[in-house]
Amino acid sequence: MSAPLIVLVGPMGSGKTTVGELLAERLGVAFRDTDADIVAAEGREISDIFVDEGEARFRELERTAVAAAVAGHPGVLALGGGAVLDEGTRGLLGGLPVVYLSMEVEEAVRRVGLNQARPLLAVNPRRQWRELMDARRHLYTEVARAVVATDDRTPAEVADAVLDALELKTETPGETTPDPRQEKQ
Ligand SMILES: Nc1ncnc2c1ncn2[C@@H]1O[C@H](COP(=O)(O)OP(=O)(O)O)[C@@H](O)[C@H]1O
Ligand SMILES: O=C(O)C1=C[C@@H](OP(=O)(O)O)[C@@H](O)[C@H](O)C1
Ligand SMILES: [Mg+2]
Repeated sequence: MSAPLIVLVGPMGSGKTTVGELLAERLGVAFRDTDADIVAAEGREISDIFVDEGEARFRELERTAVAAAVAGHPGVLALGGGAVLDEGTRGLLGGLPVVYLSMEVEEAVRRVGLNQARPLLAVNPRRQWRELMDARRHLYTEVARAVVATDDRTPAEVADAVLDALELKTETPGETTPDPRQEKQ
């Protein structure tokens, strides 16, 4: 099995899931999200896993999910925002086309502030988000081949920027790639 074509990392709300789905559609490949894989495997919501067994156990489940996906998913893969915290998970990302979707705090609070489905932002989203980014920013940068800013961009615009950053092309049906010899004439 081949490795993913694109792996998206970045903080909660940066659009990994939304943009990942769009990218998969554009490229005509499958989409996979490790959060969804964990929920399916455990039969429980992420917030319940955090409450029942704690964040450390969630990171173990996440490492297992990332290992399975990088080994057997030749499509677009979105990780959870905290996946990069785990050294073993970071090790699984070496050599892959990883893109860091970045954004500023005000945009993050607008998108996912006080969201109960994301237990790490449930109380004071602005302060918690800043603390998370202080601990994680360098890890996103470390694993990523490219950084794409998402502020003031629609998900479709972010998807375009990801394809540009990785120099991946999509073919619109009916559209043909111009012959470079003709362009020169
Ligand atoms: N570029 C964007 N502009 C505006 N809203 C966005 C953008 N990307 C994602 N969103 C919204 O932000 C929320 C979180 O998006 P999601 O894809 O779940 O992020 P992540 O998977 O990175 O946590 C969703 O409500 C989604 O519709
Ligand atoms: O940043 C984090 O630690 C988390 C991000 C979430 O995924 P998204 O980034 O897709 O929201 C999810 O994995 C869990 O709530 C923990
Ligand atoms: Mg997500």
